Amino acid sequence: MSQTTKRLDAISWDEYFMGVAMLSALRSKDPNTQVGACIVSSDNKILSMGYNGFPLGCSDDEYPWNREGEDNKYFYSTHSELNAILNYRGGSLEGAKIYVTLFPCNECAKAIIQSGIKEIIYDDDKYKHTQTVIASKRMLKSAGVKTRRYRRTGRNVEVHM
Ligand SMILES: Nc1nc(=O)n([C@H]2C[C@H](O)[C@@H](COP(=O)(O)O)O2)cc1CO
Ligand SMILES: [Zn+2]
Repeated sequence: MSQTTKRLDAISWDEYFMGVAMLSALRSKDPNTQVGACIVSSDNKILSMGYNGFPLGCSDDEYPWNREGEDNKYFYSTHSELNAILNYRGGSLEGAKIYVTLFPCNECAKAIIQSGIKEIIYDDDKYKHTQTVIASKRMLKSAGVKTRRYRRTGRNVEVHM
């Protein structure tokens, strides 16, 4: 007989959106750090996604992925948060939230603030001691953008592809 009451173990909104950000990060070709972002409206609709990579037309096979040296990836890679903002073609992001697997840098913080995003939900904060993240947090605080760390639930989600 089929069950007549609702499932109780559906994933939560936070698990859903951070899950989408984590899945997006899997698209990144960066050998060292893969970051994913998912922008969500105030009524929980996904508006955009992004991951870190080189701009359109700049081949992953031709541009450098090394971190050091005169020519390196930092000149070319677009951060996941900026990609998610730029990927959105629907109009305003005023009042939206962004789920991101790594705390945004100062440059992305500027774009987040100026686009009208009002809340950041982040997972990792491995660069918290760097000046870019310290500057980022300073601006976000001044601009009234809320930040909260994603609380990991320990749930394992398996997807067979
Ligand atoms: N919030 C972020 N979003 C991002 O998309 N990134 C990207 C830029 C690089 O491609 C990579 C960082 O490389 P690494 O310095 O850990 O080898 O992650 C980095 C940060 C850190 O602030
Ligand atoms: Zn950034």
